[in-house]
Amino acid sequence: MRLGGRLAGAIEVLDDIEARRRPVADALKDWGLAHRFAGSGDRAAIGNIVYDALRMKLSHAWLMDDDSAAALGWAVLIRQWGYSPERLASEFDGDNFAPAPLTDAQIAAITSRRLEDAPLHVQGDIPEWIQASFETAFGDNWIEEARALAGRPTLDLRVNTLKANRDKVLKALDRAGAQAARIARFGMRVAAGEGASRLPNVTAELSFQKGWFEVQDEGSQIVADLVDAREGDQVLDFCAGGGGKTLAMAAAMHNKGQVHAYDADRKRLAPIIERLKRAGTHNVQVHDSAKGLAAIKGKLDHVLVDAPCTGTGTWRRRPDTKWRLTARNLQERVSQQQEALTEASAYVRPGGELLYVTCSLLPEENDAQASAFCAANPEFSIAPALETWDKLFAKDAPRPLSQNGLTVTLSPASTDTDGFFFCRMRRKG
Ligand SMILES: C[S@@+](CC[C@H](N)C(=O)[O-])C[C@H]1O[C@@H](n2cnc3c(N)ncnc32)[C@H](O)[C@@H]1O
Repeated sequence: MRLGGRLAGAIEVLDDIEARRRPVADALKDWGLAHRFAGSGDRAAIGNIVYDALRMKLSHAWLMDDDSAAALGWAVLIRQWGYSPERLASEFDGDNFAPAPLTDAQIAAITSRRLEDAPLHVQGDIPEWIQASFETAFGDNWIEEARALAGRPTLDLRVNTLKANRDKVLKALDRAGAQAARIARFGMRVAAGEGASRLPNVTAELSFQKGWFEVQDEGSQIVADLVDAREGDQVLDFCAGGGGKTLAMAAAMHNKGQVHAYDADRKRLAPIIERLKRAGTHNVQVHDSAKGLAAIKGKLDHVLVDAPCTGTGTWRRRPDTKWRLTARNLQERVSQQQEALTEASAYVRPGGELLYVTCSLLPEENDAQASAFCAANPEFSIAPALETWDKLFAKDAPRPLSQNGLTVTLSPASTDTDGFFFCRMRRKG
């Protein structure tokens, strides 16, 4: 397919997402099934246009003075992929599969409108109702933080130190272009790429099958590291999901001590068994029922609550969720977080720690949630997480945002990772 056909395909997918309010991955998959002649390069290019369009949906629509799927698709090629309207017109000339040309009104808009004149939430490409939360979280810097969430994400990997070291894996992944990460001690990164370029399929590599590394955002690796679990410790990962942080903590503990992995949702927990096997992890007990945790109540050194959240910190990877999020979703998540924190806190031993993590950047889910928990449970108090950061990570590495050195917030703009919040709450001895 030529670029014209790819743009037309992306416009169809964007129309489908809008009309049927469906997840982007489902819409792309269906398009691929209905257009079997499209090769993997075509599908990747169409996916890139669709994701880029969704990341910057509001600013594209504003600059085109048109929020149709076609206008968004054209805006991606002009604003993000570096084509001029003239070059696209000559490239699409005689291409029967290209979409209808830009209208005079669209050309006039894209060449004359300036983003500085747009409303602030449009400049930041976030829903208007979230603006106040971003202002609270980031002060004057909120537009820069919001814009960084509209960029393309990198592909991040974590070396499984139970089976390999970073040099060995970097060598094995030479052709994927992986480099050592800037912050995470065992992290590696493949750059995001531009235009139609594809990220390598690293899970097809033999070194992945052998369990030498995991795919995990650098931010997720960092918060698992900040738990600071040591050899011999007793740990509970209370919202373990597919086990991303369980695996990282088990490796940091050199397979010694015990990590109990629990999740209220059995389906989410299921992939952990295969992942633990591949990683060669021997110090994890998986629990699919809270009953199995009765014997460890009040006994654990570290209890991690990687809480269900709005996922605002992962908008680069899942930009469709940015536009689907509602104030009601946020309220529901806040209640679930309170519940999970209260339930999980019962497993912390006197003198032990409750670690609260979200992949959100909204203060309602982060600092406000941690403060409210400590106010209602005075046997817990917030301990400085920035001290652990300084102990673990290089001095010249990017630094996170922090409220008085106590809690830590990672974000694409500050740490060049997904957005994460980390808070350490210590129980009185
Ligand atoms: C952010 S995800 C966890 C991701 C996982 N830790 C990882 O690193 O891959 C949040 C998880 O919390 C679980 N969850 C929500 N409420 C819970 C509760 N009250 N008790 C235990 N798990 C809960 C959800 O099923 C979901 O899998």
